[in-house]
Amino acid sequence: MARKTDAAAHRSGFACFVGRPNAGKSTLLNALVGTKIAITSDKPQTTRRAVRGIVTRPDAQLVIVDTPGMHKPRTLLGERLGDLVRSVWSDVDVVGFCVPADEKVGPGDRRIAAELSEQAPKTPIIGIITKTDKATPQQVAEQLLALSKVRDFAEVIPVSAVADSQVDVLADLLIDRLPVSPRLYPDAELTDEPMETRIAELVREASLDGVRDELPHSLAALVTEMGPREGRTDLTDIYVTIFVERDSQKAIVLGHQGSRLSSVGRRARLQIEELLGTRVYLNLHVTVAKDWQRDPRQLRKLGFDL
Ligand SMILES: Nc1nc2c(ncn2[C@@H]2O[C@H](COP(=O)(O)OP(=O)(O)OP(=O)(O)O)[C@@H](O)[C@H]2O)c(=O)[nH]1
Repeated sequence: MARKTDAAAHRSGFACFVGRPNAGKSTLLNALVGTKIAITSDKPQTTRRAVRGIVTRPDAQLVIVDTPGMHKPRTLLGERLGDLVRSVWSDVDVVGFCVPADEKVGPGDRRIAAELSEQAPKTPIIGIITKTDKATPQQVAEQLLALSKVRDFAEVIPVSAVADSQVDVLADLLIDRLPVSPRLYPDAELTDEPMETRIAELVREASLDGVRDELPHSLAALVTEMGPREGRTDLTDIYVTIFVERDSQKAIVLGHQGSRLSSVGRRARLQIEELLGTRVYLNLHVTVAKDWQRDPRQLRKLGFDL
């Protein structure tokens, strides 16, 4: 109640979204921030980093930490991501618990809820039904009921990031839970992710499109070199290495005579040009790093020293 009486105060703080892989967390973050920060895809476990999006309004600054989807760890990477997610939970002011409107609430959701209660017993949790554009109002109502049986929530809200429905209301609910505080970041900042990381993520996103089975999890991308072309301010040269775990995967990523890689490069380049505001020469190189997901040295090299 204190937050209502103190309406004039500026609030700043941290929020994160939890939920099964593919629940729509990254898309929701992008909708809230209003720009593309976390990459999204229809493959589960796309998110591997705690990317932050920053919503700055006259009355508040909401910093959203995007966490990987929770799943049973099968590799060293999986285990480290699990640890990362849990350390984020105890650090934020409010958690959004996401469940898609078009998938049954199940044991996976209950497991996350139980872990949340254990790791962050005092953090307020907002229940979020995502992707409401994919369900009927009746289904959404049933889903709200099913979700409220999973645990106690501070609030429960249905949203659609794609249809831009209730995203602003969700922002208000999250901001209501932040402490009174001045801004934590300068106004214009939308994320504190380094540019190289965002560029590598755009390349990884483009190369995920259309690949199947275990390949999405075997793909990683790293910017090895980046800078303005000599004597030019309107052209940036960027070299990115795409890592796969096996020769057979390299062949898939390259495609017939490199055709698939060229089209990945074209799509990624357009997005990178938009991000940097310059023209871009993008050089993609595919290399095999055997079983990198299980190798601590390789994980460190790829930036997963969590
Ligand atoms: N129709 C519809 N689709 C959505 C909505 N939000 C997300 N999606 C789709 O659901 C899929 C998964 O979305 P993500 O945002 O990547 O999900 P995530 O929870 O971040 O997934 P992980 O990174 O695997 O944890 C993508 O294909 C999105 O386009 C929505 O509001 N409506």
